[in-house]
Amino acid sequence: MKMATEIFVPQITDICDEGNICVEGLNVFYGDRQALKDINITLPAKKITAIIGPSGCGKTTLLKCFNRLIDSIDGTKVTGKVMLNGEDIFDPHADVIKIRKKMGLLSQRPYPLPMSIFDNVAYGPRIHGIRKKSELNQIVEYYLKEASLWDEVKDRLNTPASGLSIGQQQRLCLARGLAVKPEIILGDEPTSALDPISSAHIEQKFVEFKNKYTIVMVTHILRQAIRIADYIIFMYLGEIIEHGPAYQVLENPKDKRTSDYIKGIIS
Ligand SMILES: Nc1ncnc2c1ncn2[C@@H]1O[C@H](COP(=O)(O)OP(=O)(O)OP(=O)(O)O)[C@@H](O)[C@H]1O
Repeated sequence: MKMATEIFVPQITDICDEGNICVEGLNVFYGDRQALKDINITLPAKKITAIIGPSGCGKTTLLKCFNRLIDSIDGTKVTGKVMLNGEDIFDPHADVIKIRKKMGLLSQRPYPLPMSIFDNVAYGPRIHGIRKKSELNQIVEYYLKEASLWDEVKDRLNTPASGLSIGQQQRLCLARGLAVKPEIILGDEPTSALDPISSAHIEQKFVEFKNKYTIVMVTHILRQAIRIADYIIFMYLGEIIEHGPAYQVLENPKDKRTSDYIKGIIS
């Protein structure tokens, strides 16, 4: 189907020119407990960066800083900067809604909204003022196709999203996230609850998307990192121990803690 208006199709020019996420001296505390310690790193635009490391090392905390979901946890304190396109997203004057609009999030478990498949995808565009049914129809079709879900749901768009399988729900959440035209896709172990075929769908989508979006993904699945990541960050006890091109970190780690983790000694 040909799109009547180009505006809803993510064009390269829609996406930020620089797009790198630059983390400078970032510290996060949950109460007295420090979860991130002086994180300094640049995550490259339009690449897949995988964050790996043992349980509790701070991967999800780092991800939650990027969309400022960290703000919603009581008792947290954040110091340092996360720069995106010249703006510090932790600046007290930063527009949190605008920041979150730039970030699509895929969680471990899909959380479709309690509404129809159609309305899930139309939700964001409606909030941004799109009301015309014909326009919404095009948007919903476009993004369901982007998420490789259209063929499976086109005949039941008005049925509840809860009726989809978990793997389909995750792709629906992907379509919903894409429909607000993010610059960055954050994945917090986005395939951990999925069967192998559904996982492969998401991985394949991430690889296809990386020319359009900056993708940052927490994963415990080293094989997944090997398959799809361009860059890898290895964290341990709240610090970044090592980062770099995936092949370098995985095949030739410089730090013993990284190699022990890769060999399965630290888990
Ligand atoms: N809401 C919270 N309140 C207090 N401490 C927290 C909270 N969330 C996380 N932490 C602590 O912060 C540290 C980092 O947690 P985080 O969830 O970022 O680790 P992770 O590497 O993502 O772990 P996992 O791989 O198990 O998901 C851990 O010690 C954790 O117990």
